Amino acid sequence: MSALEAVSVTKRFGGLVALSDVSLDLRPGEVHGLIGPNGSGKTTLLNMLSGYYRPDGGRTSLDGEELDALSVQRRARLGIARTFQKPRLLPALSVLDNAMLGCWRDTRAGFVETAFALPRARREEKAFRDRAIELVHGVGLGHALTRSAGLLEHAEQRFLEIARALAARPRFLLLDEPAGGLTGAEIEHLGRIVGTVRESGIGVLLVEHHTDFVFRICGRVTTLDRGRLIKHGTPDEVRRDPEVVRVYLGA
Ligand SMILES: Nc1ncnc2c1ncn2[C@@H]1O[C@H](COP(=O)(O)OP(=O)(O)OP(=O)(O)O)[C@@H](O)[C@H]1O
Repeated sequence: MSALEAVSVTKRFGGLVALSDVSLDLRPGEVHGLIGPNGSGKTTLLNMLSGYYRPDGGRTSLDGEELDALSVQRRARLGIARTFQKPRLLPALSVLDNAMLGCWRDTRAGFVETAFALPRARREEKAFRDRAIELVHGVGLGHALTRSAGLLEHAEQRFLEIARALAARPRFLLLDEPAGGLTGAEIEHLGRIVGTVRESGIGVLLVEHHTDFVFRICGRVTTLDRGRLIKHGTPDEVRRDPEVVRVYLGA
């Protein structure tokens, strides 16, 4: 089956078990929420799927093929893109140039072709620029194409990170708390972007504390607590689960 999967993964940091026997599959064209209290292992799982950490037990796979030996860059080439809890942009570069950085996976021209601006390098550059412009407009930043990324508002930086991730033409997009620090209106905008991404067939993993947002836009939700999977199901099933209410939604 076509999916990005973590199968019974365990991750330890010294004596701390950050993840214990956790499984999750992300399918094309779905938005899959990953929720749970602080420190429950959500980012660790995202880091494992994107290749920043290797599992101590279990495995990660793409379309059934094991990924564990592959670097972050190799996984990116296979179509796994991500954003970070704190946006990681190059502040001195323009919005457009930041978005174009996401296109590196499609670079074919060698450094000599690029240095001498030979035809293939010029054609590539134009195609990447066009793609990046379209994506920057798509996330609502068309007015800021030439602005330095460092001058953007917080929410705009988050949207630009999504545009850059999409510039890599991913099959799966892993978002780490994209609604963090956003206003209600900005979260609505984020929801529209995520909806459009899903409709294009990309599978989206949404690590998020804004549970209303998660339950509204996700088809399935997985809940972690202290490194263990406590509930997986539809938003309604998860929202009503007594254990999820007790450890997370409670108060
Ligand atoms: N590189 C690391 N080294 C040591 N401990 C780590 C490391 N990364 C995560 N941890 C620990 O693993 C546990 C899970 O952390 P993780 O960041 O995955 O949780 P989270 O659910 O994403 O939390 P939050 O909602 O606060 O972002 C925490 O106890 C954290 O301190």
